[in-house]
Amino acid sequence: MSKNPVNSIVITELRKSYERTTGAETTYAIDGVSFDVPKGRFVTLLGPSGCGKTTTLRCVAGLERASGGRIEMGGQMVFDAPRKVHVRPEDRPIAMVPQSYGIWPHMTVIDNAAFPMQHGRNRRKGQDIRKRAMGMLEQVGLDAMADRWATQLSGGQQQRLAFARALLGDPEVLLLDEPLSNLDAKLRAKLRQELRSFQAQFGVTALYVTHDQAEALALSDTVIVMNHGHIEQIDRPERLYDHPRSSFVADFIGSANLIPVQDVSPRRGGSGVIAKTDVGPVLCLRSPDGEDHGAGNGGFVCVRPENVEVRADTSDLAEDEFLGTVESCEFLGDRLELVLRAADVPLTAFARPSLGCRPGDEVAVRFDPSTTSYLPH
Ligand SMILES: Nc1ncnc2c1ncn2[C@@H]1O[C@H](COP(=O)(O)OP(=O)(O)OP(=O)(O)O)[C@@H](O)[C@H]1O
Repeated sequence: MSKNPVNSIVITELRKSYERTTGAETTYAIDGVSFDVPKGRFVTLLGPSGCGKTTTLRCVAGLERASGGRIEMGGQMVFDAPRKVHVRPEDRPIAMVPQSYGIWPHMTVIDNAAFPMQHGRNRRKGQDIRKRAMGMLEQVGLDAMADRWATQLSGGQQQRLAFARALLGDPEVLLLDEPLSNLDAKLRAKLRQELRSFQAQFGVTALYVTHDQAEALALSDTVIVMNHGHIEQIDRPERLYDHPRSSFVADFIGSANLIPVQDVSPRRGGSGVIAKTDVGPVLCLRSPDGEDHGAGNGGFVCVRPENVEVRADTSDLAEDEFLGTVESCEFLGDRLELVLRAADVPLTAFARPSLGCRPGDEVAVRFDPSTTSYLPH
C-alpha cells in the first residue's frame, strides 16, 4: 500500500448500525460518511447529540467495528469492510483523549506521562523515558507536580496531563472526544487556547468531537457538521458561518433568520436571485455553493441578525425596505438585540444602542443583499 503523504486519515463511505431494526429497516448511527483529515490539521466533528460524532471517532479509533466503508490512516488501511480488514485499536497510530481524561489514578503524574513510552506502539528504553516525560510536563506546566498522585491534580491539570501523555505516544493522529466538557466555562476557554497552541506547536493531526459550536469554530482548521448520521457540510469555520449550505447548518452555527420562500427566480440583468417571501421580494446575492440557483420553489432566505438593518424613521421607505414591529429590545452593552415581527415573520436583529426603540414601535427593516443567501433546502 502506498503511503499517503497529504492525509493522516481518509474515511470512505463509513456506516455503522447498532443492530437495531425498525420494522424491516436497519437504523444507521452513521450512514455513508466520507472525509479526509489532512496532516497537521485540526479537524472537528460537530453536531447535536446523537448525530453520530462519537460513533465516527470510535470507528476511527477501532473501538467500534464499522458495518461498511474504509478507513485509511497514515497510508495504511486500518479498516476495510469488503476485505474484512480491522486493525486493533492498539495497533493503530492514534492516541485518544477522552472526556473523562483517562488518567490512571494509582500512578504519579510522571508515571502517567511515561506510560505510552513503556507500553505503547512506540516503546523506548531507560533514562530517555523520564527525560522526555519531564520535558513534556514542563511544556504543559506540570513539571513541579511530577511526583504527585494524578488524583491530586485539578480538572484542568488532569486534562493537560492527558494531552501530554497522548503526545508522548508519538501518534499520527490525536483523537479527542469532548475533552473540555467537564471543565467550568472560564477554564474551558483557557484550555481551548492551550490545546490549539500545543497542537500547532507539535504539528500533530487532531480529530476532535464536540457539540459546542463556539469551541469548534475557535479551534478548527476544518469543521465537519453532522446531522442524523450524515455530513451536512465540510468547511473552514468562516465559510460555515458566512456560507451555510443548509438551513440546518445556518441554524446550528451562530444564530440565523430563516425566512420561508414561496418561489425564487433569477435576478434580471445581474447575479443573484429574487426570493418571494411574506416580507416581500428579497434579493439574495450570496449563494451557499457559489452558484446561481435558477427558478424554484421552497427553501429559505438566510440572514444573520447582524445583517438585518433597522431604522427608526419609517416615513420614507426605500424599495428594498419593509415595516417591522419591535416585540422586544434588550440592551447588551455593545448592541441592542431586537426581536421584530414583519408580516407575521419573526426576525432577530442586532442594532446600535443609539437606535433608541421600545416594544411596540414600528421600524424600517432591510436585509443587506450581499450577506443574504437563498438556501434551496
Ligand atoms: N452502543 C450503542 N448501541 C445502540 N445504539 C447506539 C450505541 N451507541 C450509540 N448509539 C446510537 O447511535 C446514534 C449516534 O450516537 P453517537 O454517540 O455517535 O452520537 P453523538 O453525536 O456522539 O452524540 P453525543 O453528543 O450525545 O455523544 C444515537 O442514535 C445513539 O443512540
